[in-house]
Amino acid sequence: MTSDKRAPGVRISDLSVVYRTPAGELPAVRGIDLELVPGTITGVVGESGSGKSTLALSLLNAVQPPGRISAGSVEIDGLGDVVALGGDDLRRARGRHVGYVFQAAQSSLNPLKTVGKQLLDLGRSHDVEDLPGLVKEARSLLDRMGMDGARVLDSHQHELSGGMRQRVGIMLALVLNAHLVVLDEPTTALDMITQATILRIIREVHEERGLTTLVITHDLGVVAEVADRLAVMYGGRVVEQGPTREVLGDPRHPYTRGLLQAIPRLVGDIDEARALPGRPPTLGTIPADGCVFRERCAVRMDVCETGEPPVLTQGPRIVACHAADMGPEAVTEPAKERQTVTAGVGDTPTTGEEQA
Ligand SMILES: Nc1ncnc2c1ncn2[C@@H]1O[C@H](COP(=O)(O)OP(=O)(O)OP(=O)(O)O)[C@@H](O)[C@H]1O
Repeated sequence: MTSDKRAPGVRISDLSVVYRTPAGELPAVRGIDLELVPGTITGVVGESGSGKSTLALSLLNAVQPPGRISAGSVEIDGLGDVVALGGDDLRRARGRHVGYVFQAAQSSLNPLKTVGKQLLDLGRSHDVEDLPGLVKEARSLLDRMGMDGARVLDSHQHELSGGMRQRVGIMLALVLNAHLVVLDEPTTALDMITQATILRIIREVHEERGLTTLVITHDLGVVAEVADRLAVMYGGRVVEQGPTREVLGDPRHPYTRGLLQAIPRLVGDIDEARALPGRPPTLGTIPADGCVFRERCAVRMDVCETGEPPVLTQGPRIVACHAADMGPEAVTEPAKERQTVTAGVGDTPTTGEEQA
């Protein structure tokens, strides 16, 4: 973590984003509260379709039709609520204040122009007066990331490997000197060694430049490697968040537990790896009421069908789960097993199953 004062804080409050579909407007992201602490790297992790990219786009008020931010605010220090920004203010904010590496960094470069030409386009669109200075900065960032900067600037996309394109994407996000940087799947499709190199670079540049960084990924290994704090998304909701080490070391939401148990290299023994049963919901199948995770939950109770999970603040951690409200065993053992174990214990909280 850095104490650099330029790193902005970000407060996402009660954010909801809907997409228009034949079945009406459906929420892809709902009621999200998340704070990006200045100078930290926050990881957002979740399966495909959980709403990660939609959340990331909201940070730039860049959700495109048929989507729209339907509620909430995104307060960025020095910028205000970006949800309320429009036109030129918004254009200036993107790039200058918020650097963004798109999920498809592999293909977001223009195949017809050299990287250097695209860099100049970026500079002009942000009214950069010192274009030679911008090129110098880009070159030194690329050199910094272990490449021959001058040569990369002279190259077209097809002349660069996947790992090099990812680094070019990171350079483009940093070169305008933004202090809030959003990286959407920065290491997808890279081999393990290149992935490790890129994560190390992200961490180093983050610290050197004093950034606030958001990393979006489906890979818990990536957040374990790079993030100070972690938010776990499922079905458009943040179900658990807190310091990465604490969340991964002692997961309190059944979904986080399931994700961890599905990864052999994090739990150690390959025999113990158990894939989460079922599939994540799509926009049309996310339950409108109750817990969005209940269909796949090992500790599901009756109350999860209809009751909005309580959002519990436990020290630096936040978890949204009915079972987590009932103590640690409730998240690890199915309600029926708990019933037999806890039968006769007077002060045991009543579960939904027991009421039934
Ligand atoms: N343009 C769109 N029109 C309709 N639905 C969309 C659109 N973009 C995203 N969605 C839906 O919104 C939900 C969230 O998508 P989003 O891309 O934010 O998830 P994600 O977690 O980033 O997944 P992935 O890692 O696969 O990109 C998904 O159900 C997706 O199908």
